[in-house]
Amino acid sequence: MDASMSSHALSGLNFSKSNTADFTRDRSLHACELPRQSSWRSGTTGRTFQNLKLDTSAHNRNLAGKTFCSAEACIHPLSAIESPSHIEEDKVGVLLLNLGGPDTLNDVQPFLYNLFADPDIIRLPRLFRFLQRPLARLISTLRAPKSKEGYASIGGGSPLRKITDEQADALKMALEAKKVAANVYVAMRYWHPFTEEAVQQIKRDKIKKLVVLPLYPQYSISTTGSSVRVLQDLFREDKVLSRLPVAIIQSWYRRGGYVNSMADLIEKELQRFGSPDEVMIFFSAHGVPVSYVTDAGDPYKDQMEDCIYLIMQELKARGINNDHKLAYQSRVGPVQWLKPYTDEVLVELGKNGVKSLLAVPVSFVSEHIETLEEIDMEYKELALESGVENWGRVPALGCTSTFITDLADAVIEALPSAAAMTTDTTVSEPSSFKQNPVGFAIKMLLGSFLAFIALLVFPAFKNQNV
Ligand SMILES: C=CC1=C(C)c2cc3[nH]c(cc4nc(cc5[nH]c(cc1n2)c(C)c5CCC(=O)O)C(CCC(=O)O)=C4C)c(C)c3C=C
Ligand SMILES: [Fe+2]
Repeated sequence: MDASMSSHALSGLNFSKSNTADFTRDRSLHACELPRQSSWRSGTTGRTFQNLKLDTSAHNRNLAGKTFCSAEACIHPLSAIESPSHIEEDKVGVLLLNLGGPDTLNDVQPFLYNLFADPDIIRLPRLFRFLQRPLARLISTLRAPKSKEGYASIGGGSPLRKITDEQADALKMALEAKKVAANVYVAMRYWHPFTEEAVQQIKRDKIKKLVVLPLYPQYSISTTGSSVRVLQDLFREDKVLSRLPVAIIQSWYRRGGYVNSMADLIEKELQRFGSPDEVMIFFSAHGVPVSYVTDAGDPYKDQMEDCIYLIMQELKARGINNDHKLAYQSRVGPVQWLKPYTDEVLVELGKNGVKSLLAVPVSFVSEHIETLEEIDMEYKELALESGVENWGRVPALGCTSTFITDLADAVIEALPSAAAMTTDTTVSEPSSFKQNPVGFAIKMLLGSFLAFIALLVFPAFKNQNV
């Protein structure tokens, strides 16, 4: 059993944190390998939602090895270890968070609009927030033709919804096999079924305990962070939901089930090469702008490096000692993204005489446009042009049974930390439009104009690949 999961409880105004694991790189320093004492279970800490960013930077410190995890943040999920067949009496819901993707080519522009309108994707200074939507409209319109080409080349839409639904069904069955009857819901951030739709269904189904499970192994402000922020807003505004006990699993890349499943896939794909030992294992992760890490404390980069370390350790334990490399793909816009960039590294490796390469997508657990188009088509072509002769790619985990079974364990382990709700209610902030419709219209007009100027200055949004 690997307790490699951190979960947060979401409750009305209070953000009670019960973090089941923070680790250093050295497995022997596993923070939760501690005496089996109930005192390790944290109580409600009374943190506010705004503290989410502080919580994630705590992850950072832990990964840097300076602290493991604070007593208030650690929970040792012994109850789950000692009673794996724990029977849940309450009506349980599991909410899978994912990005979402356009179902058809007509959906591409509105999908992109939703994505760029997210303040966790384009992070504007507070003073310029009024530009968010006009900018999103402009960037999505300029980007849509290129994006559509990409989606057209993979069959006319994103496979994400179908795969996520299949994962939801598989998870429900895996939970049933472990004697936990649960409804599993899907909440997409930028396309159907939207988070709002899933949350309404949870309410209609009168769910009594909810576990939120992002389908991102590593935490980023731009993925899990953004989805959780939307959830928090929806819960805060609703009397029933604000009382619902919720546990949020923040990241789970350290779980044995995930690490082993990834190692299994890599081991299998290596066997397809003529000389498996000579293959470079090339991890390609979706990038984020550097400022997310340096300014906003996004733990994504640290978690990604830690994740690769763990997978390589597992491979070494199996006698697989191939060289490996991590690079970041899919950058968008004029700012600096995490380096090294996948396209640049591929050219360099080819020039340096690497002949066999196995690409491993590592930031996502289903096939999507960036595996099917960017890696399988663009990067493969670039690598072959640069001198690589043998190319392979590890499939995304999808519904791999060891992986789904482990996710079911993660859910069961998180259940006891679902927090009791507070009875506090807040008056949600009225939107600018409701407050002052004339001022809002002027801002939108001015915003559109400034966004247009910005796009003239930063044409990179139009030209660069995602
Ligand atoms: C861990 C995964 C992801 C991170 C981190 C992430 C950050 C991020 N993404 C963009 C911009 C775009 N992403 C797009 C698609 C897309 N992104 C992810 C995952 C992460 N994004 C996935 C799985 C997908 C594919 C969805 C699908 O339909 O299959 C797109 C659209 C694609 C296009 O061709 O235009 C954009 C744009 C930013 C700016 C960002 C961090 C700030
Ligand atoms: Fe993305």
